[in-house]
Amino acid sequence: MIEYRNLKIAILGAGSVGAQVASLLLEHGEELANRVGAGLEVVGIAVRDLDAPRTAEIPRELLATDARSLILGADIVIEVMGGIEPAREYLELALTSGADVITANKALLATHGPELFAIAEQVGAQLYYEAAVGGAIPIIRPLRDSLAGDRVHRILGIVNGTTNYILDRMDRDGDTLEQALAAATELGYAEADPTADIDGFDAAQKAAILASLAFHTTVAVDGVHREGIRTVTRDQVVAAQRSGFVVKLLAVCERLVDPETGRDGVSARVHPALIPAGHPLAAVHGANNAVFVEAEAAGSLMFYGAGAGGRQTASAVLGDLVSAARRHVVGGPGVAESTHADLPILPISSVSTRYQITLSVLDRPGVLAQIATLFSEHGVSVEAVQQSVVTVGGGEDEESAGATLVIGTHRATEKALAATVADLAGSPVVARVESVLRVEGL
Ligand SMILES: NC(=O)C1=CN([C@@H]2O[C@H](COP(=O)(O)OP(=O)(O)OC[C@H]3O[C@@H](n4cnc5c(N)ncnc54)[C@H](OP(=O)(O)O)[C@@H]3O)[C@@H](O)[C@H]2O)C=CC1
Ligand SMILES: N[C@@H](CC=O)C(=O)O
Repeated sequence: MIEYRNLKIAILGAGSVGAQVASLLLEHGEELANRVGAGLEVVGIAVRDLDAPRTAEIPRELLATDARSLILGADIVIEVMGGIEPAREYLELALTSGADVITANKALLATHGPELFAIAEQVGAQLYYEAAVGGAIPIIRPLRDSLAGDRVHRILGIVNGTTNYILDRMDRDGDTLEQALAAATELGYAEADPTADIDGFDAAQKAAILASLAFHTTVAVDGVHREGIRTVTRDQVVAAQRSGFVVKLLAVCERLVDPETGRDGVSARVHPALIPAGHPLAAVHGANNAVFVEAEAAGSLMFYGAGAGGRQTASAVLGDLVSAARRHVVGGPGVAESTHADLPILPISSVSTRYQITLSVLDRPGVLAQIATLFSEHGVSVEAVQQSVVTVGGGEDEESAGATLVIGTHRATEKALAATVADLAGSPVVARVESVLRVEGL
């Protein structure tokens, strides 16, 4: 056996991810040491409760409650405890004490990323975060390194496993949102408080990280337009199927020209969207994630795999550990965040896309023409209309009560669409605007 010097590794957290990181590191220590050229010695694992149950066997003597002492004695700190504080404070302590840091904490990066990267740069330390987006999927390194010579135009991502699992159950098993959420919770995909998943907070944090990397700028989570899946109904999913679409919670990050100022900017948004059934993202089932990248020279690329799960996410954390440890052994420039483009974050009103609008209308002559006029008054071009007549009564007394219109538009701005929908809602021939969904991937 080759004798190496040891690098000291502190792990903060032994939950779903941390316990798997520790167990894989202890199990494969010798193999990883050979890959790195140094031993990887786990000096301790910080937890709150020494007696809490663990998902993997961890030697009891490695568990500790004094995170600060572990950090101060480490060459590399792995943060897998989650939350903002004290994780932020611990990472700052680790970086300023000269340790490299690996984190899976998208909530922390989406809110305090810029200040942590600035500290890392100041002290010459490294901050790695492959696990923060897409669990096991390699997406951070491809965006930061492999595509660094290209221009990314757009990213369409399914970046939340829980909501993808829920929408997939509604689509393929006929579940309601409530039934599918109960199943996701049972399987351990959803957070204890599923608001972060259902209302799109988790996906918005990931969108902020992806947009910052892809467009070499800083996108804070507050700059991401966010709508969750709480209002998606089984009826909408069935109607989408009939029109050849699937409903997905998408993170869309785009480089755009601001229609108001003519200047370049960036937009990041998270919302339910219709995807054509033949698009590669439509085939992402269960709790899987996928990130579809459109770049100028590379064309379209898709990164796909397990977006959550302790062991899967541990794979990405350990990949970062090997990179960080190699740099300790062989030196080198490390990685740097590039935010030179400094692009403005555009509001949702600047975005343009296609839409599908479902209306309940009165079944009267001339209704279609009145509605078409309303669209054209706002410069929104209608691509297709499907109509189904709803009747009441039966037999000879059967009378026509109304109709459902499903209207697909060509590309229009959010501003024009919002004005159209407001007028539709106030129109005497429209009984109700049933739903408005954006259509992506066409
Ligand atoms: N789970 C997943 O599939 C994925 C998770 N992530 C990210 O990874 C991180 C960890 O997630 P996960 O493993 O699911 O979280 P868990 O809630 O399962 O585990 C958190 C761990 O951190 C410990 N901890 C929390 N606060 C403190 C504290 N103040 N001091 C010391 N220890 C503390 C807990 O200790 P104790 O056990 O004693 O309570 C626990 O061991 C999060 O940032 C999450 O967003 C990223 C991708 C996927
Ligand atoms: N709750 C998250 C876990 C991983 O980030 C998800 O469902 O994707």
